[in-house]
Amino acid sequence: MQIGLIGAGSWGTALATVLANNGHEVTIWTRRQQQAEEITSQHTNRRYLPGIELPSTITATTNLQQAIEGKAMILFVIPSHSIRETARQATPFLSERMLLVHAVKGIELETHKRMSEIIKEEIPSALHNRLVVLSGPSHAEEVSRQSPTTVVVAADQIETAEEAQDIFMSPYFRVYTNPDVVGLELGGALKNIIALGAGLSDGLGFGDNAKAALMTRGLAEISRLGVRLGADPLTFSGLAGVGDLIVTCTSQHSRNWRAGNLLGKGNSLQQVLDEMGMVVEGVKTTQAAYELATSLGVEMPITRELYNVLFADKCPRNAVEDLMGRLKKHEMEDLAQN
Ligand SMILES: NC(=O)C1=CN([C@@H]2O[C@H](COP(=O)(O)OP(=O)(O)OC[C@H]3O[C@@H](n4cnc5c(N)ncnc54)[C@H](O)[C@@H]3O)[C@@H](O)[C@H]2O)C=CC1
Ligand SMILES: O=C(CO)COP(=O)(O)O
Repeated sequence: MQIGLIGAGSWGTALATVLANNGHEVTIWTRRQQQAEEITSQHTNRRYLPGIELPSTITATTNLQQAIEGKAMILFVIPSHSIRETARQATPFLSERMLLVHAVKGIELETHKRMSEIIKEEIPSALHNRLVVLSGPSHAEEVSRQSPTTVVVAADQIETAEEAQDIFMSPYFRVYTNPDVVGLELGGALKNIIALGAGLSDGLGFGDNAKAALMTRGLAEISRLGVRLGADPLTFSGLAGVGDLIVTCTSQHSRNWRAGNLLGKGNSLQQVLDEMGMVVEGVKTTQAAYELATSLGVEMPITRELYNVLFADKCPRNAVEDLMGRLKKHEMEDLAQN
């Protein structure tokens, strides 16, 4: 199968290796000519996946039309803030036969919309039921080394998700289907907030107890907002919920954890973002989720405190004190509200 892949960052390139190893021909679109030449001729993408040799069936182009036209599947893997603009630019080259997949984890800051909502606003309506979301615990660095990984795909019609399952599934890349598009997208986006918090906690020198608390109570508030927005609560017990939360809060590969860690060690947000050089989705998602939760009256105390640390200059230790000092609660009553 011929596949067009929009985005030559770490996750796009890692997914390209999965698809190429499954026998597909992948054309990656990138904005940078030098990177396109490196991928096509040297079979590397050193800035984003150092030390990985790419299959020779992966090529790259800066021509969006060339990356899309005539392909059976188009895969979007770019930062969430650029999905609307990129989907709009891609639209003239899409055709009704194509399968569209996105693997982007974020919420649009200006509208608080999920990625599939945005893509649907930009593409022709005939393609709406061809759109699939791919999410789950999957760091690019490990996938590109063929380390066993499990992900989930969801679509409005389960048959569409099953098409994507067949294309991606491999001996080291196991793909589940799930009908819950809303839950998959929110699980993937909101866990990045908690991973920033986990990194911050580690950076402040707190221990595993604090991180376990953040992850568990983080999952409670992810579910609370998710269910309020129409997700199935069970999805958050799955790979795209607790699975992705675990890997992002504990892995050395997580950019969100690393960014939080640098913040906890006293760096400013701008210093951290300059140092990362890759997208840290959790920063914008913290703002979007905070605004969304506030407008809907959904309680998200960890998200609120992170918002205050990131955007209102609150000292992280005061944020922790305020989290710990909240009113007493019954755990079961609290969880039953979700
Ligand atoms: N890296 C990972 O392990 C995983 C990442 N993701 C998600 O995949 C998405 C992409 O992340 P990564 O590939 O890791 O990011 P990255 O920072 O490694 O690469 C982003 C790529 O998008 C390009 N880009 C940036 N702004 C753009 C714009 N305005 N228009 C077009 N292209 C633009 C960059 O040049 C770069 O090629 C994010 O939503 C992330 O949360 C999901 C699962 C795993
Ligand atoms: O979503 C991811 C792993 O599943 C990647 O997380 P980071 O963006 O924090 O690296």
